[in-house]
Amino acid sequence: MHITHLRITNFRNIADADIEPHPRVNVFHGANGAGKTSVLEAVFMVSRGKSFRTVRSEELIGPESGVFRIFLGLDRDGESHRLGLERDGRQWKARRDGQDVTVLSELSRGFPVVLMEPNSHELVSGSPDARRRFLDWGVFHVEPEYLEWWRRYARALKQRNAALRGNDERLLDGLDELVAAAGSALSEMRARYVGRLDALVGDSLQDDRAALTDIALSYEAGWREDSLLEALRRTRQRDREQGSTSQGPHRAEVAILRDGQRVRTVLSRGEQKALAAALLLSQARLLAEEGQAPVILLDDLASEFDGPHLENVLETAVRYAPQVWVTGVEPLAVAHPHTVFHVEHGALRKMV
Ligand SMILES: Nc1ncnc2c1ncn2[C@@H]1O[C@H](COP(=O)(O)OP(=O)(O)OP(=O)(O)O)[C@@H](O)[C@H]1O
Repeated sequence: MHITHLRITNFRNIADADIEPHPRVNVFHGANGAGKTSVLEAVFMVSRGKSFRTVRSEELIGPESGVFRIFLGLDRDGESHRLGLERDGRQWKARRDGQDVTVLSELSRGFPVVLMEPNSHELVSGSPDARRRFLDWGVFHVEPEYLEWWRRYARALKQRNAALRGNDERLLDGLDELVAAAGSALSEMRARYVGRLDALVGDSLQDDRAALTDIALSYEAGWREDSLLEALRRTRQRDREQGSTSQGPHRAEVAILRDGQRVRTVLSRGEQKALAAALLLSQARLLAEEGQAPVILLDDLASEFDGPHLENVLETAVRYAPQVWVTGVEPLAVAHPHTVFHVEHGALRKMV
C-alpha cells in the first residue's frame, strides 16, 4: 500500500499543497518552521484520526478559514482508494471512497502508518500508558476482533467503577465477570503480540552498544493472580475505598528487560531513541508479515541519529515499508528511487 496523492488545505502553515508522492521514498527538506513536520502530521492524522503534536484540533486549522482538509489517494494492491478528513469549526468529517465514515478507526483500518519523530524515545522512557497505546494500535491491526474486545472491556470497566460507589454486590459480581472475560481476551492477544515483537526487536536494533544487547520485551498483564476474576474479587474492597479498579489490562506494562532487569530509565537518551526506533520498525515488520505493510514517516531523522544509525533506520524502514517519507533541514541522500520536495513557508515544490 502506498500514497499516490496528497492534498492539504489550510492545515497549520500549509495553505494549499497538492503532491503526487513517489511510491518508494519521499524526502522533504527545508528550513526550521517551513512546514515539513506538518506534511507528515497531515498523513498521520488521516491514519490515526488525531495529531501526534496536539490534542487541541483548533491549533491545526490554518489562517485562511475555519476549515482544514486533508485528502489522500491510496494504492492498495493495484486498487485505488480515497480517504478524506476535515475539521470544520468543532466538527470532524471523514470520508472513505466517497462514503461518510462515522468512526475514525474505520479510516485507520487498511491504512496503517508508523511514525518516528523526535519525541519517540518517550515510548521507552515515558509512562506505561505510552507503551499500552503503542501495543493497542499494533494489536488492532493484526487481530480483527481486538477493537470489539477493547470496547467491551472499556464499557465493563466504566460500569464496574460506577458500581463500586454503590452497595449492590450482585451487580458487582456480574460486572467482575464481564471485566474479567473481556480483560482476559485482550490480554491474550496483547501477550501474543508482545511475544512476536520480542522476537523481532533485536534484529531491528542491529546495534552493538553494550546497553542494547539482549534486550527482551515482556508483557505484564496488570494483575498477579492466576485469573483476572480472582484478582478483581480479592481487591473489591480496596477498589471500593479508592473508587476505581486497580487490577486489569488498563494497568498492563510492556516491560523492557536486560538480564531480567528493567532498563527503560537506565538507558541514555540516544539508547532510548535507538530502542524506540527498533520497537517501531519491529511493529512495521510485523504488519508487513501480516500483509499490511505500513507507510513509514520519519521526522527529522538526521537530527536524531548519527551516520551509521541513521542509515540503519532508513534501510530497515525501506525494507519493511513500501513507502517511506522522511524530513530534514538538509536533503537526505537516499540510495533508493525517490522524489525530493522542497518545503518553504508551507509551500511544497517537487525537485527531482
Ligand atoms: N494553525 C497554524 N496556522 C498557521 N501556522 C501554523 C499553525 N500551526 C503551526 N504553524 C506554523 O507552521 C510552521 C510549520 O511548522 P512545522 O513544525 O511543520 O515545521 P518544520 O519544517 O517541521 O520545522 P522544524 O525543522 O523546525 O521541525 C511553524 O512556523 C509554525 O509556527
